[in-house]
Amino acid sequence: MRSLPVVALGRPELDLENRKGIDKLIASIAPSAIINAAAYTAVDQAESETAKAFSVNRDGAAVLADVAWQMNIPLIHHSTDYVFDGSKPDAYDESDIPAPLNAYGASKLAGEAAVLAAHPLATVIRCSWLYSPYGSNFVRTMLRLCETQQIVRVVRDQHGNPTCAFDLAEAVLRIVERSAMDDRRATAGIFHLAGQGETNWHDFAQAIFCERSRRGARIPALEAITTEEFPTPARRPRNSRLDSSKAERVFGIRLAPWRHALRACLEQLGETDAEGNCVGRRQRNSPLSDHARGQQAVAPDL
Ligand SMILES: NC(=O)C1=CN([C@@H]2O[C@H](COP(=O)(O)OP(=O)(O)OC[C@H]3O[C@@H](n4cnc5c(N)ncnc54)[C@H](OP(=O)(O)O)[C@@H]3O)[C@@H](O)[C@H]2O)C=CC1
Ligand SMILES: Cc1cn([C@H]2C[C@H](O)[C@@H](COP(=O)(O)OP(=O)(O)O[C@H]3O[C@@H](C)C(=O)[C@@H](O)[C@H]3O)O2)c(=O)[nH]c1=O
Repeated sequence: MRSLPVVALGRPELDLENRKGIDKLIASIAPSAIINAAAYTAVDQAESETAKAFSVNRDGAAVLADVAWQMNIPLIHHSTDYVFDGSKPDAYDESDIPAPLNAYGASKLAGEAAVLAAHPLATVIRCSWLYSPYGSNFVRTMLRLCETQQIVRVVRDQHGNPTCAFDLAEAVLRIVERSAMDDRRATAGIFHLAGQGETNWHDFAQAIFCERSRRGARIPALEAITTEEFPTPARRPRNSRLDSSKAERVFGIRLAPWRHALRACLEQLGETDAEGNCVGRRQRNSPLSDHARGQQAVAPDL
């Protein structure tokens, strides 16, 4: 893939809750495409900060979509597997009816609708169980618990597809290229895109621990528990597996099997400093450095 110049915007210069001036900021950059990876993602906290979750995930996303539409800029918007209630026995495809169990999922679902209403040619990517060497995510939580706990208890009755943020970022840049070249109606709408293969949170934790132990580091005991044994403010779907075959059909994109991606991520993590800043080779050469930090990335020159 060729390298794309990326402008990463985030707070305070672009605040999805302080929406005045977003149009001028985007106009000053004049990007060829906008990727909105900004969101309120604190799943449990969203139960008590629901208005804020909707303000960022629905209203802020809609304003960005409106600006992009007014300026005729392709938009890739990120959404989540948590729009589903988990009652389907199989993987969810794009024709399945969402029914979120929690406020975060509801705010993201409302965001999808608001984005597509404001920008009918937007591409909405529903992903799941994202992790990377950065920020707050399940992989980093498990590695932190390895340092401090003798025993870690993790739910085994919630199923999904772990997705490495690097893989997703590369796929999104391919989609950006396609939406700049193709009939944009073909790339508009909702697409599921997640790591290949399925697991549950317990087995995901086990795989993380195995990778750590392979490197000779200490690991705690791991206990499988039920959702009821790990009460949280937000309900989570028992099944949020995503069927990514539409993205494969339309874009020719298939993400790596989740175990392979996890190993690559943990190798990368070994190359980060104490603050989680990446000093590894892949990151230094990557065109995705700012995007991978989870901010809105704007690619000005396709
Ligand atoms: N994490 C996951 O497992 C999954 C995430 N997704 C979706 O993928 C996208 C990226 O998620 P992820 O990288 O995990 O999220 P993070 O929470 O790691 O990052 C979200 C980013 O959004 C920024 N942000 C939050 N509020 C605002 C605001 N008001 N204005 C501007 N920027 C803001 C944050 O900025 P700051 O650093 O200033 O707080 C942060 O940089 C989101 O749309 C999320 O819903 C989908 C499926 C799974
Ligand atoms: C830390 C921990 C979590 N769990 C459970 C709680 C929960 O059911 C599951 C995952 O916990 P987390 O809070 O890390 O993950 P969670 O915030 O639910 O992750 C979600 O984030 C949002 C943004 C998404 O869009 C989703 O795709 C999904 O990745 O693991 C344990 O059983 N034991 C533990 O020690």
